Amino acid sequence: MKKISLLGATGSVGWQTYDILKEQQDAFQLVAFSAGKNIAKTREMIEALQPELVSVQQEEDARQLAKDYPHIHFTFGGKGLVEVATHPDSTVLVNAVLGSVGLESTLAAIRMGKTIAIANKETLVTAGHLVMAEAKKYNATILPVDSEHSALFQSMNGENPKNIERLIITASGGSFRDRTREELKHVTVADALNHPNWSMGAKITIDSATMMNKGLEVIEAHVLFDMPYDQIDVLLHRESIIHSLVEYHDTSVIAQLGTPDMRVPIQYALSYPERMPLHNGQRLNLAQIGKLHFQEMDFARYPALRLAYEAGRMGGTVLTAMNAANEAAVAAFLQGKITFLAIDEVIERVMQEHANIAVPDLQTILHVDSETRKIVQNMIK
Ligand SMILES: NC(=O)C1=CN([C@@H]2O[C@H](COP(=O)(O)OP(=O)(O)OC[C@H]3O[C@@H](n4cnc5c(N)ncnc54)[C@H](OP(=O)(O)O)[C@@H]3O)[C@@H](O)[C@H]2O)C=CC1
Ligand SMILES: CC(=O)[C@@H](O)[C@H](O)COP(=O)(O)O
Ligand SMILES: [Mn+2]
Repeated sequence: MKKISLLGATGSVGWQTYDILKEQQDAFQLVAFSAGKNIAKTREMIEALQPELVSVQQEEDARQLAKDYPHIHFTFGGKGLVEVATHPDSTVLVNAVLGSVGLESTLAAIRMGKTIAIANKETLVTAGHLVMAEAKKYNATILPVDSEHSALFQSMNGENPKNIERLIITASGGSFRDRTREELKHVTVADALNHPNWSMGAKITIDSATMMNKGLEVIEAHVLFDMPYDQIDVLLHRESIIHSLVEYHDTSVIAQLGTPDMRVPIQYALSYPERMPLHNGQRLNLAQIGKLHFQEMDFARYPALRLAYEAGRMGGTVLTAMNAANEAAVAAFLQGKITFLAIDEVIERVMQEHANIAVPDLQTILHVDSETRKIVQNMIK
């Protein structure tokens, strides 16, 4: 029986993790989880899985829940995320929280030598060097949950990393893949949230439309697999059936395929190195699909991807600045404060004005993150 802590339980990845945990109660036990502000889902998960510890974003919610469930310990805020991540009984942390707010709790769990199943890519982008160095020091295992990185991980299984020629990350193209940049001037939030293949949280769906999601994923692949940026490519693939590919020196290409269902990489990270049947999983029928499509990436159409490669190659605090600017700009777009095209503009301006620090420590990263959010607020006033 693996004992699990879960961050971001009420979100898209978190709720699909809950689905797996409910179905596989002989294999997994949820001991602690964190939610944000969705108290209805928090209550449902408490009642179904009876964890020992629950954290919510706001103190008032924690106080109310403690009255209703006196046998459970409730906590809140940033310290609550750390308490959930470091619960002494859990051996695996699933980090499905949104944004760089997940960084400190991830580091805390790593320092306990836990296995981290990580969906929270912003943590790897903002402080990848710290996360990987601490994982090595404390003998913690980092397992990818992001579908492309799970595909890369599975396609490298048993291979010597020295034989890898390049990683090829597939991209659906997002909600606006059939529109020119000119046609994006007046798109609405509802248009942008209409992803063609995946049902995901709002922020990542917007990232997918700007192609910043792929930019974050290129950096995530660099961090997780220690691969130079020149050996990481992005390939447009409309159907999201091939989740990513690894090319080897001998020209062989190994890929992982499947119907687009995030429960597959989540469950694989939970059951690793074993595999388990997926409850209600939809099998891939290639004959029925008939054709798969591929197209070269157009960096002029998707400047956010160019910016992410630039930040990745530069390294240092520009990664934190880029990530924080993106988080703040996407939030502003979702609130109707800026246009869709302004997201890229905000990120580019922040990066141009950023004074880079090459190898930042945690305090520096946290400082740059919060300062960048203030800079973006002033920019969009
Ligand atoms: N969705 C997907 O299919 C995929 C997502 N990812 C990555 O996984 C992560 C989560 O994405 P997704 O599930 O879509 O996001 P959602 O927005 O659906 O969920 C985010 C979760 O984090 C919680 N949360 C948000 N802000 C805070 C905060 N300040 N403090 C505490 N909790 C907070 C939310 O709580 P609440 O809702 O209760 O307020 C919710 O539980 C992201 O990094 C994303 O890039 C990667 C691959 C695929
Ligand atoms: C499911 C998942 O991992 C997402 O990151 C997904 O890849 C988004 O799709 P695109 O960014 O390719 O549109
Ligand atoms: Mn992905």
